[in-house]
Amino acid sequence: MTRRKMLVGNWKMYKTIAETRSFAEVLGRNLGKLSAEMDFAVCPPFTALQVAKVVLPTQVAVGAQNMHQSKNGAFTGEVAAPMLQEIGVKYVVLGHSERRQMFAETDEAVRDKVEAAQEAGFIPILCVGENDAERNSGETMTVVARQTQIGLEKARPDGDAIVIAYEPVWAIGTGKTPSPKDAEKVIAAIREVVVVALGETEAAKTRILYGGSVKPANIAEFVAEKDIDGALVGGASLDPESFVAMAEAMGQVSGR
Ligand SMILES: O=C[C@H](O)COP(=O)(O)O
Repeated sequence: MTRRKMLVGNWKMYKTIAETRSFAEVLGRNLGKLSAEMDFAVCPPFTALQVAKVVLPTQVAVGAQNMHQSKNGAFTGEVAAPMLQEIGVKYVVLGHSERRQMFAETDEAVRDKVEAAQEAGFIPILCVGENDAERNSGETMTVVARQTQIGLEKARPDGDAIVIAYEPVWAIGTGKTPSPKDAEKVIAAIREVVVVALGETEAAKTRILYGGSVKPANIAEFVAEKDIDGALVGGASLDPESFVAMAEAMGQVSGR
């Protein structure tokens, strides 16, 4: 089963509308470096989504960084699926560890968001990953299996309708990473959980990304692993030259 490789930039709380325009301009001058065999996306803050959708080249899809599981309601500060549908986003990052840790998102809330996002026609990027304490106490597999299993409980049995991102919390924004072999082991274990949730055929289609301190210099070694289908990148995705460099490095990984 060949899965299209994928590079996703999560801009977190960075970039104004003007900065989004500048990013798109640079990207537009480098389009020849984006392989037609891969999928690309960036996930700007809500305020820049609409502009991103207009100014980014069509090869680069737009994703949101979160959404509420309800279609509307008295949820101050939240954004719902119909609002994102109007903009035309393709992906929604759900259950990012920063949302889980700082905004108290539970596995069950993330599960309901996955269901709502798929109902709205978006492809959720379901994030899972252990924190430092969990890693040190040998709980990595237990934690990612639980987050994946609950996250997929209400998901459609369709491997093309979901993307999973394995992001060890201790690797996010720290410059530290697991070895590609260790990331591969965890991602292969995640795929086994997907087999149980979605069935073997759909699990073989499901793309599972690695995220955490990915940059142009290390991306190729991660995506060269059999089960790692791309990267979810924070810091290094903010600079368009760096985004393009990662796209090029991924494109050069052969034998997939
Ligand atoms: O969503 C992206 C991740 O949190 C990774 O962030 P980072 O590439 O800055 O470590």
